[in-house]
Amino acid sequence: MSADPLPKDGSRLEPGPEPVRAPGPAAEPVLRLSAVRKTYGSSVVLADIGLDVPAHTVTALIGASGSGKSTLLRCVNLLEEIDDGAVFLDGAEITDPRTDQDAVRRRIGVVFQAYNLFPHMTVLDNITLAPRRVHRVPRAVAEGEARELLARLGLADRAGEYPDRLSGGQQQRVALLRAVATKPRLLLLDEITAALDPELVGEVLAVVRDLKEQGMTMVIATHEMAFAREVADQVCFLDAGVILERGTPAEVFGAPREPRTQEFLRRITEAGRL
Ligand SMILES: Nc1ncnc2c1ncn2[C@@H]1O[C@H](COP(=O)(O)OP(=O)(O)OP(=O)(O)O)[C@@H](O)[C@H]1O
Repeated sequence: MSADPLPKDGSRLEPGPEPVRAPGPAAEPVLRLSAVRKTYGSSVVLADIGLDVPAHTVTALIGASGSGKSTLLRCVNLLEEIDDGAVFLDGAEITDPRTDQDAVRRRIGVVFQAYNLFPHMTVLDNITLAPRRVHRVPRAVAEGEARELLARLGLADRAGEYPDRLSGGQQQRVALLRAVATKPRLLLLDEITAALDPELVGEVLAVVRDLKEQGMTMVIATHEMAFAREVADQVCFLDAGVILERGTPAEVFGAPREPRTQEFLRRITEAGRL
């Protein structure tokens, strides 16, 4: 199998030589949120969110339950309509009403807490459905790529199984493969280990680690603080719909500035989760 089945620019094209970059402004982020505001009725769930996610980096969203992490991801994937502000993917505003939302969603992979595999389809069919139907990849090519991905996770022998024959950890790993099979530009992971027995969490996080090594750009909402600390390039602490603090893991976990971040991390540490 190839060493790197996921092209780092998210395209299906053979990678060309690295472009020579003139010194100058930093490269455009894959994802940019600008002054995003989201309300449900009278309650403000996201307020003035600004965020840049550079290519090939991992951004972890941390914060208490209800702080707005999932809502932020849903706004990026256009599952929620924002009230104000803008979201940009590769510099193009995707919250513009004229945007082809299906085209945007084809470029963004999402995995939720519940694996949501199609129960009536085999593992192989779950993974190849979107590449074949949405991206028009020939069946033989899609299946070849899916088998490579499965082999990489030690799941080659499960290709013909139905989801209910797999453990929760295996189902979630298949869900991750299904999301990356379309070679998305951006991958959003929403509490992907929350429904798993503790002994199955590690195998799923190992896949995320592997995707990071391959250069996948990811935004992860997580309560797995130790994992966020290890894998993230940028950590954002959300508090009541505001990014109260952001920085490298060393900054946010090692020397949090804001009292509310300190308090949150103290509780997490006391609970033995950091
Ligand atoms: N469809 C909805 N209608 C009304 N309120 C909602 C809706 N979805 C979320 N909320 C509210 O928005 C706030 C943020 O919720 P969200 O799920 O984004 O938080 P979270 O940080 O992801 O929480 P958790 O860690 O528990 O998943 C909460 O107060 C929640 O009750």
